[in-house]
Amino acid sequence: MGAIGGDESVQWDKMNGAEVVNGGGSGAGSLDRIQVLVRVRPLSDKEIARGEPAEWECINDTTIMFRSTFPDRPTAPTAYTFDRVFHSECSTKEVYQEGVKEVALSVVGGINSSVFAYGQTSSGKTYTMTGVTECTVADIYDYINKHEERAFVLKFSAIEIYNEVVRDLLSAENTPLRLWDDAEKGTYVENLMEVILRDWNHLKGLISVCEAQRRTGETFLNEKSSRSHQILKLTVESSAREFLGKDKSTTLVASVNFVDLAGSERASQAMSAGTRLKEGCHINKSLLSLGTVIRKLSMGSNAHIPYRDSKLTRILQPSLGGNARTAIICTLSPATSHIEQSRNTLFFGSCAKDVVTNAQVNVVMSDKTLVKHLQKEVARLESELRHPVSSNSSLEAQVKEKDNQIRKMEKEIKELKTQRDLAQSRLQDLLQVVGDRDPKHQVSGKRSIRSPPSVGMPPSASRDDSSQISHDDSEHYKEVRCIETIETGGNERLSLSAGESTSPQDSNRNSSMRGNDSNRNSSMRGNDSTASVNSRRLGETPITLEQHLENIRRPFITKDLGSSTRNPSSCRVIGRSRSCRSLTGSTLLDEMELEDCTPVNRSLVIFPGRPEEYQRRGSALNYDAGSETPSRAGSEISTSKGASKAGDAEFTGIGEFVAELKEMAQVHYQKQLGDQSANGKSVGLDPMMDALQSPSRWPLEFERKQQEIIELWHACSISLVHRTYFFLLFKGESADSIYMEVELRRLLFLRDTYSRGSTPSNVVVGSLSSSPVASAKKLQREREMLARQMQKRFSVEERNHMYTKWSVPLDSKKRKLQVARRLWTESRDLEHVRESASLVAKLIGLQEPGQVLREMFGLSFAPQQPPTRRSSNGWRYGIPSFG
Ligand SMILES: Nc1ncnc2c1ncn2[C@@H]1O[C@H](COP(=O)(O)OP(=O)(O)OP(=O)(O)O)[C@@H](O)[C@H]1O
Repeated sequence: MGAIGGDESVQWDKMNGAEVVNGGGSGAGSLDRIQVLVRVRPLSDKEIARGEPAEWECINDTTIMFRSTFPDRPTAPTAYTFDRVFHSECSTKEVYQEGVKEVALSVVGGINSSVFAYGQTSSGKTYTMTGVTECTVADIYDYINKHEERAFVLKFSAIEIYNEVVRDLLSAENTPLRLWDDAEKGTYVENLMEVILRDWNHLKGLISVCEAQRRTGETFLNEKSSRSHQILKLTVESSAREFLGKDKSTTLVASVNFVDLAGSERASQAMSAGTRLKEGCHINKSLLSLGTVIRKLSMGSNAHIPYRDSKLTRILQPSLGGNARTAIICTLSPATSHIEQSRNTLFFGSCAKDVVTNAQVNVVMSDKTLVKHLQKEVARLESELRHPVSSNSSLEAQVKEKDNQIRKMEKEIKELKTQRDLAQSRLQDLLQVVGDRDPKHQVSGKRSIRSPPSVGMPPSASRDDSSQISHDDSEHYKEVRCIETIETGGNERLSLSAGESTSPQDSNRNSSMRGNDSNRNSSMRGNDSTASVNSRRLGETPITLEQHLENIRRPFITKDLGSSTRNPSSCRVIGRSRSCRSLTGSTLLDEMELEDCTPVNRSLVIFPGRPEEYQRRGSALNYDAGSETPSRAGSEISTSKGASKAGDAEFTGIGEFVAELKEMAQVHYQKQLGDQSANGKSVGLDPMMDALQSPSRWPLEFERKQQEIIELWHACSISLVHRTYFFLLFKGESADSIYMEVELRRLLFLRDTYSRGSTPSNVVVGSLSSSPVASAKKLQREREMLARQMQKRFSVEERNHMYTKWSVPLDSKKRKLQVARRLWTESRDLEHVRESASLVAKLIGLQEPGQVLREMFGLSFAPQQPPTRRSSNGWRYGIPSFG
């Protein structure tokens, strides 16, 4: 039908008696990216007088490139690509025609639109927006003139936001206006004057009133600098004349916003002082919020978007990721002195490019139609009230539906159980095969202490070939986990594969160390006579959670130092494995080792999987980073060389964490055993088996669990350091499933306990004996501690960067604490979680995440995999960068 300004991109359809429009390019209700345009202005007279060269060049219609003209400061050319870039010779008309028109004119078709200008002061925002507004309005009037079959009403309003105060630019009064939220209208400005336009000249007059009213001031960079954000809003309503006043009448209503933002530069750059400095702070607050909103939207996460942080973002919410088509014009000065600001502007533009909006045609029914519609609705509700039976029947339907759901779930449970049983029987077969084929598993004379095959491994695959040690060597080995001699040339480090003590003495020693646990363990890994039992068991029973945990422990069993380790007086210096050392540096652990060379103590203090009584005594994973216990010092793992001991001593040890996970798993296992004897059922392999046997399902499952765990951490006020360790350690390998499951159960247990208002005093796991209030307090202390670390670890510049990143105003108080209080708070936003983990890791000096920790603690169920770092397939955003 008609076209706008000769442009055929907007087409009209007839629908239901009223006309609706599909905006060119993107249909109504479709997703659409923000159009980002860049405009470089010519060098100003001042810049030319200072002899500043132009550093930016538009190399084609979409790419702008930075080329330093300073030979002494050679910089690699950097190119930025946008939807359209305009060099300094381009006129505003071109900018409008080629970049803005399509978006702005959607308004005549009932689609909201917005055009922004963003850039530092004096970069040409006002210059560009004035021209763009004029061009748009001229085209709108042109369109109206060509479409006499429709009746148009144009309304105009204008506001400025100055120092976070909203003012009506059409009103002579200077009264601040309030913002209100309305379910239908969204955020709106109270008592804002809206003028119905007579014609184009009327509008021109109003725009000049706004110009006169708008706050300007002189800054170092711009003699007539706009000090406020200005939003001009033009609302276009249209209805088909033939239906005017009739029932069928529908109206298209949409608005176009012309937004001229205040300068985006830092206050210092504009050399502001006094009033200008105060303005700068407010301007920056609004722009900081705008930047944060754009950044979060650009990530596409369904995280909370902080629109409410500033008046600007509240008002512009529909234009930012909402029901509007949006174009942003980034304005640049090409001068050398503005390079940094120009880069910032382009960075903002780059983020904005990824923001998706969802513009829809806004059709409004006539009052009569609306009244009819409402009358029908009232009649329906009245009839429901008169015939309650029908509502009963809807309840019945709901009950039926629930019943069906329950039946479906029961069926699923049944299927899952069948799958589990199948998996168990397959595993039994596998183990049987291993027992039959491998003579080392046939116990006679020389006994193999090689570990049973790991779950999911082929029968022939051993955990580690070096773990096969003949019985003859047994006198020389004992359970000293993750310990090796320092600089022994590697020959002395012979890993045992299981927790066996191969001499009766050692067996006894271990038994006594293990307390209650020892009976079960010694029967599985004790002397020759029990080895046959062990071997037979492996062939006859499915691998249980407990056995699986045993498998985890195996890599830590290393060759002891022969008689020297059994004789404290002839103690040799013992260190950790290289991976251990790389993490711990010369810190608490080293001191421990030098001070206390008794092997039993060393193995107990340092490593996971140690006897329960010791775990409980020295349990650091009590979600209490603030409190310190003497026993804990020995189990801390400080994480970077040169890390302050005082600071590091406050952090939870990962060894403790793993130990406690295992402890929890033991509890779980025993519970299962109890269930088994009560129900006569076999002990299942739990989700571990699911993950290991159905790796294709694990990634999805992992994501689900990961989210659940993160939310539970939040709900239970779990230590941030613990969360960070966990986040970095478990990244989605199927082998992680056991830890994820244990963590999940532990958290669910904790949450349930909290919700019942009781403390889990009768529970073995020491860390759970806390109350919600105590946990919250501890968390608070931990945040304070992290805030102190920011002072210690970061330079002023790094801290400022951090404040900006965490949206903490640079001029506010207690900034470090503000950042610390924001850490790990948005549990649904994985990007936020990743950033939080990254920052906490830096604060505690953790330099090598993930793999090193995993290797150190042997947290892998897949020993045949090379120890290369995984790609980020787990915690969705991968490992945070550490710097
Ligand atoms: N593309 C252009 N061509 C010619 N002159 C321009 C262009 N862009 C801007 N100017 C001139 O540069 C000066 C600063 O422009 P303008 O006031 O629009 O900047 P601004 O970004 O709105 O600054 P502020 O944020 O301080 O209000 C003005 O004198 C304007 O006429």
